[in-house]
Amino acid sequence: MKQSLIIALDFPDVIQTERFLSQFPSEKLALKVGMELFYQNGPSIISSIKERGHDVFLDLKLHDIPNTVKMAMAGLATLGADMVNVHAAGGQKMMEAAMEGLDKGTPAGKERPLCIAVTQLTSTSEEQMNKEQNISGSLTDSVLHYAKLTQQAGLDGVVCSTHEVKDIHHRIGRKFLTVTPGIRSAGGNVHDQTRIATPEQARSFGADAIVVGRAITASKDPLKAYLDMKAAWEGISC
Ligand SMILES: O=C(O)c1cc(=O)[nH]c(=O)n1[C@@H]1O[C@H](COP(=O)(O)O)[C@@H](O)[C@H]1O
Repeated sequence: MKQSLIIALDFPDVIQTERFLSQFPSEKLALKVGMELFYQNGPSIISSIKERGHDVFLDLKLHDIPNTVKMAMAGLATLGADMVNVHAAGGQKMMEAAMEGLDKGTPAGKERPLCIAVTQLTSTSEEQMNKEQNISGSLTDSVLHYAKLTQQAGLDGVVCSTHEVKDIHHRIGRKFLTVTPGIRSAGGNVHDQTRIATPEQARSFGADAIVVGRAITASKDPLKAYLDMKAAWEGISC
């Protein structure tokens, strides 16, 4: 999943997902299954995507007491996803419990899925964070605080916006993964996101992976939108 453009499969059902994927005949893809698709279709969606040879980021953003997260992760570890996530706001003990659950649940001979933590959602602005979460100071400081906590808990990296990537790599190291949603082409519809960036900016800031949903899935020509985004991300001029 490293250095990937991860497509967010935010669809309600398997039929729409299959229709979308049928437009990518020979590409091996990195795909994100989130709450919308998983909650309405169940765990079999993961194996059916894996059977097609794609990588899967299972994005359920676990956030609960440590024991519940541990047991849930032990179950998720059996599904074959390549990466899963939690909310860093659940705390260091919760994140350690997530790792314990993943280690416990990963079948013998298989690799443990990567585990990353959401810092501040890319839809959150600094003003909103200050007012609604009652966290004072800058949004970057909050993201860095959560990133440090995530590292201390032994996770593989974080979900953040591209704007915090340089600081995270500087403070924590280049090997700590930064997975960045909120990606839009220049002038594209921002929707509900706040901390957005283009794929070119994500590359220049050193993001390890980008997550792209509606800029591809809601496009009239998803394959073209994907290829254009991928070229911009990889720094290839079309
Ligand atoms: O964990 C995530 O993937 C995530 C974290 C975050 O801070 N912001 C964020 O947008 N996401 C996910 O990334 C995707 C972004 O979708 P678009 O805004 O359509 O590109 C959605 O599936 C979100 O659930």
